[in-house]
Order: sequence, then C-alpha cells, then structure tokens
Amino acid sequence: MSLKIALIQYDIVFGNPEKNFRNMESKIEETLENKPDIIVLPELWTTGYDLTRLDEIADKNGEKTRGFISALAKKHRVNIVAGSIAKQKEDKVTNTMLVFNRDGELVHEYSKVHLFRLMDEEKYLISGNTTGAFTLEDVPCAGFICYDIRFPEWIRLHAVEGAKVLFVPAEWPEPRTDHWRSLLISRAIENQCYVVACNRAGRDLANEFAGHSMIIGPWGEIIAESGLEETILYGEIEPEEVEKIRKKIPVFEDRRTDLY
Ligand SMILES: O=C(O)CCC(=O)C(=O)O
Repeated sequence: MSLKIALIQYDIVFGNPEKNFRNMESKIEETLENKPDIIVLPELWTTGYDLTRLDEIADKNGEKTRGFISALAKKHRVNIVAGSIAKQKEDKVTNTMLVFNRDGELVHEYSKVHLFRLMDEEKYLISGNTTGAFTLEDVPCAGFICYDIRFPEWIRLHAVEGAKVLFVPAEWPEPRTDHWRSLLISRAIENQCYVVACNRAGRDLANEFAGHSMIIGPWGEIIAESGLEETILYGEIEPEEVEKIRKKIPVFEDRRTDLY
C-alpha cells in the first residue's frame, strides 16, 4: 500500500494565530486536488517563535487547534500530522505535536522532548516525557520535533519498537541547512525507515528558515525535497519497503545489545 503525502512548507505569520489558522485552512484545501493520504504541517505553525507572548497566544489546552484540524480531517477524510503548537495547560506551555486520523480523531499527542536553548525554548516551554510512537493507516509511525533529530538514541528506541515512518515538523534555521539534511538522511539510513520532514519557510525577527522539507526512503534515497520558498511538497511512500531493507541488511538483528 502506498501513501501519498503532502507537506505544507508554510511561511508562518509571527505571533498571529488567527491569520495562521485562516492561511492554513486554504493551504490544506489546496493539497486536496492531489488526494493526499497524510498532510503534514511544520513546528509551532500557529504562533512561530513568538515565545515572549505565549501568555496571550498559546492555545489553551490545545482546544482551538484540536477543533480546527479535527474538523478539516473529518470533512476531507484525510490524516493530518498537524505539526506542533504552543499548548498551554495551567501555567505551563509545551511544544506539542497533534495527529488526527481521517475520522477527525486525535490519535497522538507528543511534546518536544529536547528543548532548543539556542532559540530560548527552555526559558518559556517545558519539555515532554512521553513516547513519539503512534499508528496511522495501520502503519507504525513516530513523531519528533525539530531539535529532537539530533538525538539518535531517542529516535532509535522508536525504530526498535517498530516505527516505519518518522514524521518531523520543524522550524530549522537556514545557516544549518546542511545539518538538517544530513541528520534526516542519517536517521532514515540508520533506522531503515521513511523520514517525512516538514520545515517552515520564510523568516522571523531573528532567523531565516531553511525550508528544504524532505521525504526520504529507508535506503536513504531522497523521494522529494523542496527549496527555500513557501510551497507544498508531494511524494509517495510504501511502508512495506521498510521490511525489505531491514531484511537486506539486518541492522536490527546485528545490534550488540550485550555491549550497548
Ligand atoms: O538543531 C538545530 O540546529 C535547530 C533546532 C531548532 O531550530 C528547533 O528545535 O527549533
């Protein structure tokens, strides 16, 4: 079974959830002519990195985003890996990924485990401590957020437990585009799985972002890759391929768990 993916490499309007919700609705609708099975959004797409105003603009209990994405997923019968949002619960804010199935049900919630100090995340957010694993279309998947991809041991845990597709929403800055590309390709090769990574486009007050959203296969091959600009990137994945690659080079069987 192949799955069609659409990645919305969106230029987030800084600190303006209302505009971002409006824009995202039309972007999601724009993907529909390609009949995607899964739509993927970038990190913190409702607010961008407007961290000093989170009191005002974070989504209280994630309710607004949940209602909005759930309705679109159900209406269009499409799975949506809804990037991440600043989710406020009592006085704490997390950088939280939400995943919805074609019935509009929330099937997964994951808060970024590794906070990125270079962008002051640890001053305004608290980290998550739950698994990235979930199932979509009967395929075992896992989700991580941006800086998380620098922690192969965290991602490995999920691959060992069976994840075949790794989703990565991000706001990755342009000066480290090489790191972004190399880390994503490495995570795909070493874990012998698909990597579906949706970065934002554009700039905010402090950073220009890298774009270069990517779909990478379990052999490390680039299935689709965008440039810097705002765009929608399309590609197809075949989760059964993962088993073939894992049989060809049985990395998981060859691990020396007696040593490490
Ligand atoms: O690790 C990096 O270089 C970028 C990470 C990042 O921008 C983030 O986690 O938001």
